[in-house]
Amino acid sequence: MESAAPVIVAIDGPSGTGKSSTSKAVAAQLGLRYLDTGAQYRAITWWMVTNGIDTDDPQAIAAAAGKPEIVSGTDPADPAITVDGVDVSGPIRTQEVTARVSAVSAVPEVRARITELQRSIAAAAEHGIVVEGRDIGTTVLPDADLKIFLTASAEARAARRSGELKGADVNATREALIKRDAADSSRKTSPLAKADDAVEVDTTDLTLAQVVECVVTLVEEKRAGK
Ligand SMILES: Nc1ncnc2c1ncn2[C@@H]1O[C@H](COP(=O)(O)OP(=O)(O)O)[C@@H](O)[C@H]1O
Ligand SMILES: Nc1ccn([C@@H]2O[C@H](COP(=O)(O)OP(=O)(O)O)[C@@H](O)[C@H]2O)c(=O)n1
Repeated sequence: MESAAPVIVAIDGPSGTGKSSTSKAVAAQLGLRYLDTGAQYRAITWWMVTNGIDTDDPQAIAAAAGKPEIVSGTDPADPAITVDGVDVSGPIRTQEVTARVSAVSAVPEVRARITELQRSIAAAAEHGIVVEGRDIGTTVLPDADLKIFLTASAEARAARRSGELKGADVNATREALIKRDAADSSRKTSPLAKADDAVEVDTTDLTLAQVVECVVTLVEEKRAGK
């Protein structure tokens, strides 16, 4: 018999390892909600840039961290995100936001605010949720039922990302990814890290369908109490 208990799945890893695509597909297949926490950090960064806050000044970022109202949709088929009621799903993906997001997300006041938001969204998911990010298994939801840590070679990740950004140079994309990973992994507050009890999946030589199948199987095993 299928269990009705909500299931919480944490999927972490560096950029381009397949977190968003895997999480959305797993959530859709299993009837769970979905939360893209990177989009929330991008949204607060977009607000800082738009409002003229110096993103190289942690004190200025900390002072403004409570101002924007960020609302995340949790439908895996339509993961909306708004800031003060404005749909920012497009603007949060610009190169400018991507280049500044690590500095903004390293500020403890920003992390405290966004982490609280993430926990309340996860707690409200009746049937469960797939939450993807950098510190979900370690900090945000340390009691998650299943923790996955996705990895892939820098070459594979850069090829995937530059495939998305039309005309982007693979080498420049690779360097930018490596720089962002280093910043995210070395910050003091809640860095990008694999939780001790996370299952590591190297996606370099796997198709997206294979990764999804692997994670769905792991969730089903958890639900069956194995
Ligand atoms: N296993 C895979 N093999 C090939 N391409 C993949 C795989 N997983 C994801 N992708 C593609 O790589 C790109 C980045 O994936 P995404 O899910 O956004 O990664 P992340 O959320 O970790 O940054 C997307 O275009 C996606 O379709
Ligand atoms: N849980 C999270 C998720 C993202 N982030 C930050 O947000 C940035 C953007 O995350 P993302 O998931 O949108 O990045 P991509 O994988 O799409 O490149 C990361 O580089 C981190 O700086 C974080 O600090 N903690």
